[in-house]
Order: sequence, then C-alpha cells, then structure tokens
Amino acid sequence: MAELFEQLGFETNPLYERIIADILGKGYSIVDGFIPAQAVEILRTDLLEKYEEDHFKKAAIGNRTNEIVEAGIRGDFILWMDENLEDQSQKPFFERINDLVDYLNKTCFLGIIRKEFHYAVYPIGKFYKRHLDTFQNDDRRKLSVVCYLNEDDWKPEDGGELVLYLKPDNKEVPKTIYPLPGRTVIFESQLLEHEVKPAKRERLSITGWLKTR
Ligand SMILES: O=C(O)CCC(=O)C(=O)O
Ligand SMILES: [Fe+2]
Repeated sequence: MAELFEQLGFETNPLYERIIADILGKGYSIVDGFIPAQAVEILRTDLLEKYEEDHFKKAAIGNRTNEIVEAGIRGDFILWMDENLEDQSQKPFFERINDLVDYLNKTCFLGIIRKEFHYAVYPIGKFYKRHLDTFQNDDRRKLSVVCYLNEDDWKPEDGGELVLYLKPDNKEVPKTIYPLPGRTVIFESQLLEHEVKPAKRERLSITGWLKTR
C-alpha cells in the first residue's frame, strides 16, 4: 500500500495510520498532544470567555431537532462551534481535524462529508451516564472525537473520566481514560457505549462527530 501511495504522490502519515489501526483493531484511539499545548490554552480561554458570557446552554439528549434536557442523564453545558465564523482561536483546531478527515477519506473510504463540534463544560458534580452517540433513525455519526481542554495540573482525583465499554470477544471490558489537556479520543460512534464519570473539578472539552451525509 505504501508503495502505491508513493506512486500517487501521497505521503503516509504514521500518526494517522496508527489512529486508523487502533480504530479498526479495538474501536478507539487515544492521541496525546493531538492538539498542541499552545492551541489548547487558546481554545480554553476562548471556551471560558464564551461560557462566562453565558453563551452555553444545558446539553440535551436526542438530536438537534428533538432535544430533551435530562439532568439525570447528563449535566454538561455546551456551545456548538461554527467553523465558518473563522474564529481565530478555533482555526488551528479545525485545521487539525480537517487534515485528519482528508486523510481518513483518502485512505479509508469512510465518506465523511460533515462534522459537528461543540465546546462542553461539566461543572463540579456533573456527569454523562452511559450512552451511545447515535440517535434512533439516524446513523450518520461515524466517529466521535473528544479533545480535552483541562488545565495542565489535572489529576486522576479530579474525576470526569471517560469510560469506554469495550466488548472484545463479547465480554465487557471498561477502559478508563483521564481527560488530560491536549488528549484526543476517537471512537466508533455506533459501537462503543461510554460514560463520563462525575467531575470533581470543572471539566472542559470539545466533543464532535465525523458524519456521512
Ligand atoms: O467528554 C467526554 O469524555 C465524552 C462526552 C460524550 O460522551 C458526549 O458528549 O457524547
Ligand atoms: Fe458520548
């Protein structure tokens, strides 16, 4: 394959190849430093500014046209991001995502033509119960992408772990992932149930989906 890519003038990217192999092999990939530290800081400042200006809303369950706020299921606040606004703080993030999407489309025939991302804040004590990132009658979400924007001194005791419920050989194996700044988790939206454990400190992130259609 590498040789064919070479003939086509296509350069293989070892990191993206690792992400693809992870997802195909175990359904998820964790990439530390996917968002460089400086960009994380700029995004965090942007998020907090918008949060303090009250632009966020209580996150709902169901899709965008059928939303129900259920505090017993999820307690985070979100703000949808709009790439077209060309917000300078968000530009490096979207460039990074678009580069990955281009690569996935060239190599995996995933046909990702849409994406949606939102900032999320989990205030202290808030969580998101076990769920799947797909809706009834809507299977457009292929990959879920979560990028953490927490402070550098985030510790395991701060809670807010993402738990992926893996099912190798049909046996359930929980995988706990700490929301460390710059860390990005990519997983199969339709296959992997997951939850966010209660945050013991304000927890900041970007969550999004790479979609077909
Ligand atoms: O923030 C996370 O770690 C995951 C968030 C999540 O599962 C969601 O927003 O659907
Ligand atoms: Fe989710």
